[in-house]
Amino acid sequence: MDEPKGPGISGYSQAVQNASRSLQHCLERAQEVVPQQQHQETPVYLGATAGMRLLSLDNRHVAMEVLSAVENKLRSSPFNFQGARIITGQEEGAYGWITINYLLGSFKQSGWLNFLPKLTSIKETVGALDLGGASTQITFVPEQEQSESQENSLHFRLYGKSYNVYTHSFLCYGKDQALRMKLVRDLQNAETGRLQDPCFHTGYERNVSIRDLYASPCTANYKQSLAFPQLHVVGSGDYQACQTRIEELFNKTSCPYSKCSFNGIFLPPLQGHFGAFSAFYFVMNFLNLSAESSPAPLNSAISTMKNFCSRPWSEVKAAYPQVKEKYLSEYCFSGTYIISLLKTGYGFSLETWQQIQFLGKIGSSDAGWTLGYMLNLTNMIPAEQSLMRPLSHAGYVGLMVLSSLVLVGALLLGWCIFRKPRCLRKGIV
Ligand SMILES: Nc1ncnc2c1ncn2[C@@H]1O[C@H](COP(=O)(O)OP(=O)(O)OP(=O)(O)O)[C@@H](O)[C@H]1O
Repeated sequence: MDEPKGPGISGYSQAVQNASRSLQHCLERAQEVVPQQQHQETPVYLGATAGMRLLSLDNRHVAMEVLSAVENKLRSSPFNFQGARIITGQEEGAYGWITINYLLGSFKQSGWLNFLPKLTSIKETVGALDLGGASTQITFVPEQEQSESQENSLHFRLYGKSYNVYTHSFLCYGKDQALRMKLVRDLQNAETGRLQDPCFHTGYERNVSIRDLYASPCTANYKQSLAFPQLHVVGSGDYQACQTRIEELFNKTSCPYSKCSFNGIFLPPLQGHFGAFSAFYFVMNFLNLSAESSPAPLNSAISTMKNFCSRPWSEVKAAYPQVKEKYLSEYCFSGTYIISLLKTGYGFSLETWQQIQFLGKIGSSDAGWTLGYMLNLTNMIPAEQSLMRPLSHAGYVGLMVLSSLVLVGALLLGWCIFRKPRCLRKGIV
């Protein structure tokens, strides 16, 4: 883990250097994958998400510095750089929804079925659940077309069909920021710098800098002066207790709409199937709860978590020597957080949980917002469905046979008229 740097500009120079280094790595990889003669014509777009939205809230100047460092790097690459920007939470939700529905073929099929209204098996779009480190998004087409909250409502016209989409991005509810928020809440009642934490395995210990903990807009409001500079976290591995602490992050006390998720945010009744990706998938896949053919029911997901959280750290570490320690030590927290967010936060029930599919890839493409962003910027999804669809093989053969028959008929007719006037007299026509 990087040492905390605080919000000072000099403190962020390390972050700029790190961003620059990972970008260099990405560019080198892209140059290997894209054939050299296509480098110049290959457009490159950069979209930054919630981590940068938070940095921008904390220190806009530094966020702009990071973006411009990234821009300079991309401009000097052999690719056709088109610009870098921080995308909004709403865009992140929308592009994730576009990506998975594009890859699943939901848009084209429903557009095509517009011309065949008698077919009843119209494939609906799939909702998108995205969990990042700093934010989480929920996006789907609700049953009710009219939305109670305009700021959560988007309208798309894709392949000739209109979609009224609900979306919300919860800043600070990505898994890394959620863990920070939980720790600062736990700290409020702490008298010493030692914190017993049920979301970590027994035998696990971690030191967290108090300064680092508060150096985020997600936790800044809870800032208090403490006598100790470090928090010493000691795991106690208890799913139930961990869940109780996590659920305090979801404020369900007031709702100005007919229905809310949490923190007074409108949420229409959940509708249809959902694809859950990014950290939803990374975590559930590690826990063997993401099987694509039959995702584990909510009750078995809870028992898996109870069992996993109660395992001593030494045993977990020995069982998964290949997994990064940062991820491994946090799977108990992350899995419990995912169940709480979906169940308590969004209101998935035992039944609707079964409608969630945890997705890493669809075909060979990553499920995530990036493909949707690129499809949008390159205008690759038309608003209108082309009325002339390419013919299927059977249609093509049928059309050829029909035109041959018409041609033969016309020749016969011509032959009758010009060469055999008796045909006409006998009424062959
Ligand atoms: N194998 C893994 N196991 C557990 N966590 C992982 C794994 N790989 C990545 N992560 C974490 O999952 C989270 C999601 O990563 P992702 O890159 O999708 O989102 P992000 O860029 O942090 O999103 P945002 O900025 O919108 O919150 C990050 O916290 C990342 O560290």
